[in-house]
Amino acid sequence: MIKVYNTLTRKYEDFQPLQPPLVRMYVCGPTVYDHSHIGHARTWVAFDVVKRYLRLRGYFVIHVQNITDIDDKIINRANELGVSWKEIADKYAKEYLDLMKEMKVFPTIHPRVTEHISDIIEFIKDLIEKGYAYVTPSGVYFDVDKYPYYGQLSGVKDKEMWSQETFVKDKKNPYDFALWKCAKPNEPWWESPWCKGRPGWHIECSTMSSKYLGKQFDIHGGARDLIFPHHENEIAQSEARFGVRPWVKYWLHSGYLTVKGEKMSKSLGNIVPLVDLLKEYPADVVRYWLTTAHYRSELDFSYDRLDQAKVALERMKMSVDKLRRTVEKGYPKGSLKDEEVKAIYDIWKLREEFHQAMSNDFNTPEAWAKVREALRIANETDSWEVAAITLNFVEEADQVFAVFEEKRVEGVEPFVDLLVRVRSRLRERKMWELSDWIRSELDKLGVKLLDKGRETEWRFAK
Ligand SMILES: Nc1ncnc2c1ncn2[C@@H]1O[C@H](COP(=O)(O)OP(=O)(O)OP(=O)(O)O)[C@@H](O)[C@H]1O
Ligand SMILES: [Zn+2]
Repeated sequence: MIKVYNTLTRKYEDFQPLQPPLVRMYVCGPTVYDHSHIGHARTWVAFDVVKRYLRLRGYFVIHVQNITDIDDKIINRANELGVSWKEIADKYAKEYLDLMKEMKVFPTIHPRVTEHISDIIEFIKDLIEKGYAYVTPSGVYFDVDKYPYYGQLSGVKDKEMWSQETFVKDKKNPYDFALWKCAKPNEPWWESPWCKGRPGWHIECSTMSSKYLGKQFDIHGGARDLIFPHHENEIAQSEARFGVRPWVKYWLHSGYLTVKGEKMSKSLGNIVPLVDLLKEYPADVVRYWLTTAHYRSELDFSYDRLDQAKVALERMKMSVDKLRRTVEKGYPKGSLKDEEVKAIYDIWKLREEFHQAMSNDFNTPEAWAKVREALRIANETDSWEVAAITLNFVEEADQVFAVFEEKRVEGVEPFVDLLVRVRSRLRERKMWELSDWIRSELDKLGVKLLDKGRETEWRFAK
């Protein structure tokens, strides 16, 4: 049984989707007014791992991740730069979509707010009809006092603490929030029954999630900065409109990616744009590094840590490629030595433990430890059977981690092998200059070498 930590109940719970084998998951995507940063990537990869693991366990996951392409932040940025809001939104939405592909994160659908304005208007109309929202000259607001369960997700029960959007003057209470904002001069607008304007931030997620996932669904994700007020407001609107409770069964929140202990965030000016980082580190190194921490814990960014991750992943890749070659070139022997039987049993146990770790609220650091240990065991023997079984396990784990994709250049391998053996002979004769030259020339061609004593392992890295 998979257990997940549910922010709503503050407990670990058995994961039982509403309509197995379907799992419906919504993740809050970016507001596209600036570069996506490594903090965003942390949250996307966290929920990608959740999806991939559920899929490995036989579920079919519908994953919706929105793009907020109209918002005050986008309008402000456009005004600062003297360009249209749409230019800004399109530019960063495209960047985000390209980066998601590079990071191997593939939501089922990426709905954009500006393509759902009429659905949002319907949602707000319904809330007004049901008495949960009121119209003012500056826009439409949600009447928090009408909804009895406000504060259930964040655990904040004190009304004093609910204040939000306090710059708005014509709200009934400081904790009411905007569903529809009337446009000020020079602001973008859409027609609505109330005024020419645009949607508030929270209503878009309630609208797009219910449109694609129904009135109730299984998982809602995002980083924990969104618990209050964004997710609290999403719950209030959706439970008010649909009359269901709980609207979402499991609320999962990822921890922050931090810089010197502070959340990486555009507003704090400490971001590392993902587009820049990926020029220096391949996406699989970034994925690996992000998954070496549990998704709910904080993870502090540093180039040193990424460098260490790069070295560690490179070593694992070497081992995996070696296993692939052993399996491909060799064959089963029909009988096993005692130590092989033991190694196979140990690896089978590690696979079990990998699943236990992943089933325990997606404990990726623990799961990685099992993979590394299996590779260590396999490295100590030339046994075909041990290699085959380890490879089986690693490839299963990689359905979650997605970092060990095999890269091959057909027909070239025997020649690379020959060059590597020539280099080994040069090293035996202590002809270091020439052997180093072969290494660096091969490196330029995308072949990475790893010397282990007298042996040299190699793999295609690009
Ligand atoms: N430092 C971070 N660590 C982990 N997740 C983050 C971080 N910053 C943002 N996220 C998550 O990324 C997703 C997209 O966020 P969004 O574009 O709303 O970010 P933002 O809060 O506007 O960014 P910023 O904080 O940089 O201004 C959300 O699910 C958000 O919770
Ligand atoms: Zn959202």
